[in-house]
Amino acid sequence: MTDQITITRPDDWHIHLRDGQSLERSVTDAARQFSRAIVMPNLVPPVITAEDAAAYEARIRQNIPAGNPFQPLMVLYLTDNTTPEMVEQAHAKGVVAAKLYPAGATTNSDSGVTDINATFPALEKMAELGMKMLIHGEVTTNDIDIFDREKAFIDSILSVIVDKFPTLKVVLEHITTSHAADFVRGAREGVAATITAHHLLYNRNHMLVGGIRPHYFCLPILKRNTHQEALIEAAISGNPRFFLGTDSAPHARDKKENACGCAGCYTAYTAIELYAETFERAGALDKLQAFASEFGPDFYGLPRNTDTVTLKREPWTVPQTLPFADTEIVPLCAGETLNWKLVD
Ligand SMILES: NC(=O)N[C@@H](CC(=O)O)C(=O)O
Ligand SMILES: [Zn+2]
Ligand SMILES: [Zn+2]
Repeated sequence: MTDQITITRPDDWHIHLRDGQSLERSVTDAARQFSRAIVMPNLVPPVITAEDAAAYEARIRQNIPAGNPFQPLMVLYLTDNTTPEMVEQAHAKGVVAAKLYPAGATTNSDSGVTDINATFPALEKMAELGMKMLIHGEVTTNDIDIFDREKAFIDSILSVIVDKFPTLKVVLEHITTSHAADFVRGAREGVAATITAHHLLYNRNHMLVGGIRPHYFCLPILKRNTHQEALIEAAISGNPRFFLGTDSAPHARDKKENACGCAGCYTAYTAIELYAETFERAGALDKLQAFASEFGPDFYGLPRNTDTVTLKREPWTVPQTLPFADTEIVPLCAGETLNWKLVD
């Protein structure tokens, strides 16, 4: 049995760091394990312009522990009013991607896109500049069941975008279904997906059997076990279209343990350990490095990291809560024992 693994330092290709006082916790946790992170722009108000992104990046940088080379990669939030000029300005300032949130699909998506056609001039410009398009892939119409929203989005919107902009690099974020894995596997070149640790570890039974567990509630929502199995298969397949994106999303404990609880799981504190856990269970620890540290930078056209992280087989218990701004947060797997521990 392997008792220690050393891999190229991973990057997180989808994380929520939030803002203000939240940054101390979220940035410290991310920077402890990841070298770079694609920082989601769904603040209130969202990151809509190049100036917003630059100002947000500066606030993040103030919270990076001294001497840590962590690099936030900034993302623009697409709205119905994002112009090609705004895309151009953001690209010139080093913004690497723009994010499509269908309006109302998830946390802080109220300013998101209401009409996909409105984004086409911006998408055209992104394709030209090599800026990536990141997508929360769910439709939002009330007649579509929440468990079917990812598939409906792929069929009605994603397939259209991918065909209409053949050179646009597209990431379908936090995939949750076999449909999504199949679509990405079979799509044209330049289409990829991120997979979270929680969608690899859990299915909807974990969230709903024996009581409702709000800390497993995220969007897109956990699906049935056959979908979980399809995601594990994709993650360990060695197919470079699938790579790590935690979607770690901090919500204060009282916002999760609530009659109308927020969507999002906090995994930044334990992220690489959770992925190691999943890969080991699937008998594929040898595939972790490529998924966590190689396929992401390759897709983004960035160099792979040159330093490493080491994980030891050393059972440890995840704390019940973590301090978070002036309140607390419940990390995923709180109170549970994990087998792998990141060596600091
Ligand atoms: N995943 C979630 O359930 N929540 C995310 C938003 C998102 O990534 O959809 C958040 O910002 O809290
Ligand atoms: Zn999302
Ligand atoms: Zn997210």
